[in-house]
Amino acid sequence: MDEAFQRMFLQMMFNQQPPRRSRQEIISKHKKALKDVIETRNNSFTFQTTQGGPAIRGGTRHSKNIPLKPRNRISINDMQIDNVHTGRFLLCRVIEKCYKLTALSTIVEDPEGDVERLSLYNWVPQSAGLISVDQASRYLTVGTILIVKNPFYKTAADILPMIRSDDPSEIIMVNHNSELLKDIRWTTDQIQELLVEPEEQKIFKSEDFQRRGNENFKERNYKLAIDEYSRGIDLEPNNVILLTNRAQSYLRLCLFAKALDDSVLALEHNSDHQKAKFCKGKALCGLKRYQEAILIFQELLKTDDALNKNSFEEAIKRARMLELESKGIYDYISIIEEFKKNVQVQSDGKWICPNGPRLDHADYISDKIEVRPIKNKGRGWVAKQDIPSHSLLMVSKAFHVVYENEVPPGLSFNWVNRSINTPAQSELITFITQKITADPNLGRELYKLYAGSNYRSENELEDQEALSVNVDRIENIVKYNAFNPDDLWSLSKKPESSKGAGLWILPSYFNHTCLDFNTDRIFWGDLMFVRTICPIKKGEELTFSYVDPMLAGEERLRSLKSFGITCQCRLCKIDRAESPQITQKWKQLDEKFNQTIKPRASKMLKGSRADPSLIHELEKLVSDLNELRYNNPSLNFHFFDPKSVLAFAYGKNGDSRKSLNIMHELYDLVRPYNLLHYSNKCAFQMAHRHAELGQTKKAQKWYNSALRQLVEPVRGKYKEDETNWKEEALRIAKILEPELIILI
Ligand SMILES: C[S@@+](CC[C@H](N)C(=O)[O-])C[C@H]1O[C@@H](n2cnc3c(N)ncnc32)[C@H](O)[C@@H]1O
Repeated sequence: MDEAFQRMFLQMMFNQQPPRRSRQEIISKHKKALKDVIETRNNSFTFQTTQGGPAIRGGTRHSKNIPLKPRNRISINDMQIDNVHTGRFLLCRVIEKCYKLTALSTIVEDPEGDVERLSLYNWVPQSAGLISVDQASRYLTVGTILIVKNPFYKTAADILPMIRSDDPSEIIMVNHNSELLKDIRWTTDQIQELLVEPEEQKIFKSEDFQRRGNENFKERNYKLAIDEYSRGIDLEPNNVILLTNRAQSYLRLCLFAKALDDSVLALEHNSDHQKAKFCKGKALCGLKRYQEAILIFQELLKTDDALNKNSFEEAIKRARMLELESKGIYDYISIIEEFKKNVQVQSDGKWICPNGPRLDHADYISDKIEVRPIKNKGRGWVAKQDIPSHSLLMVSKAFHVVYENEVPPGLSFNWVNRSINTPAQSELITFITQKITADPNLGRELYKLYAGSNYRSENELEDQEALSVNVDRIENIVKYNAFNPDDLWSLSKKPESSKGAGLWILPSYFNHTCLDFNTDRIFWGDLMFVRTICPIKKGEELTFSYVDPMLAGEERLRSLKSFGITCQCRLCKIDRAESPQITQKWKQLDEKFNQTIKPRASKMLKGSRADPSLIHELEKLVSDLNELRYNNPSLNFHFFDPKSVLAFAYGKNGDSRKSLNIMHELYDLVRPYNLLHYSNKCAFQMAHRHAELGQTKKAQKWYNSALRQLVEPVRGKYKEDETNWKEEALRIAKILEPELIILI
């Protein structure tokens, strides 16, 4: 540490460059790091920094089509510290085993015999966990020859130099018999202590790559499997098995266009290959070409393959269902049931279903809306015509989603944005980077999303930009567009609010407002359903709230700031103008409720009666809270939690009437703002209290209203004359909120 500190001091004071280290020094430090990693694998907290230094700013860095000509090659010795060598490439080979902390780190040498450490970010997702040195070394085996495009030679956190790459598409693995290496002589080949292990040099046959690909496929490591099959395909481009296996791996990663390319190629070489045909059908389904897919599955059904008959029939059924869904026709009950089953987690935190709550259903977009420019907000969704309340606007499947239980704890710091990414966000960035690397065409839609003020929001990007992997842009897109997949509006919220992160492309064009929003979003696993919640006029902008409107003013404003939003809604204007004394008081009362009253209240919920002193404290708190919104009583809905606890406490002690009054008051506060999540809870409580008071008709009225408010945001509005609505609503409600339904 002292040594690192000294170096940092010298560098800061005298702008001294980190010293070039000898080959031996670099290798022995790496070996020590390997040893440390092996010994400390039980330390699971990670802290990573991303996008250090000037590497990423501006678009100039992305000269992807660097001609691999000798004049563009740069040697390690010629690299300048803290410089991105744009338009150049480093030819090097891996000479040491890899380890992975946040990046994949190894040592490379160039033909001149100079060595340096190489850190590859976004190669291995954190969910791969604390992988061993042997596992890490499978990504880059010793002896692998690499091209690193636009190498960034930088001072690392330990103030020593390293070559860093954030973008997997800038690394090319070169086959040993490549033309490119024809005139290259490796200086160290003449030296006795050759570092390349013979075992690694041996593997050049396509069968070896097939075997290694299959092993990775079995372990669900599809990215590695694809890399291995690709190296085999480089050697044997017509190998149908390799092509089909790679197609299958692409399917697992939802890279449907790539899967289609491979299966079509495989079928060109062997037009009867069943597995290739099946992959082609699945890929077509993923690309929403359902009729073509159905024809393929029907053709397969005609063959006498009794073993796979069921799979073919199932595939036809599924393709038909997806086709209906793409027209906006969904079987909500079966989707919710599927979700409920898949979302279960085992004691070790892993999903019961290997895919977790990621559901295989089709996207839908209403033709009544379009993206238009919106004053002071960039772009946003607008109604092209009048739209009734509770209409389905879109169903969007996540581009990618990472759930909280899938990543180890940790943080990552973005030096350019000066912001902290949560573990799920960092993981999302890595996965998206990998997806775009594997299929650059996916960038066309993704890169149109808002990426902060450094990037222009364009509806069409030049191919050069659209098809490149720009990790900084991806990171910014995640910053401004990521959703928490189980945020406030998920009716099936887990008990503790979770911190996942996901990207949904089309819903990312909805702008925010804290109050008076006119749409609502609901997540079923990785599917987001967006509906109108009131009648919409032609030309009206469609919005939802990015944050929980119930959050206290200061916290809400801070959260919106992270999106770069100064919200102009009524609530924000009032909160921004609030005096520091009121803000302080609010904070104190909030703390009091959360720290001293809430724990006692949750005990009360389990017990038979509420402690009178608790009721007294709650009454005092509620009266103090009401004071805070003295000038704007209609915005008192913020204090929903303490008020509903008080209502519940009255109810526990048999004071149904007092309880009912508070619930009515709360209902009247939340209903005008379409805070459905809260209003349906009030309505159920009111039904319950009226029933206690023997007011059967009123109880029934509130019960029906609560049912509708719970279920209609999910499945759409029931028609006036729909007589059996209640039967279906109850079925859905029992899956959604079993505790509430039992009450009545
Ligand atoms: C998820 S994007 C929404 C779509 C974005 N307007 C676009 O053009 O792509 C989020 C960004 O939109 C802008 N935005 C959203 N709601 C806004 C609001 N109420 N006021 C101002 N800007 C807003 C902010 O720049 C924010 O970072």
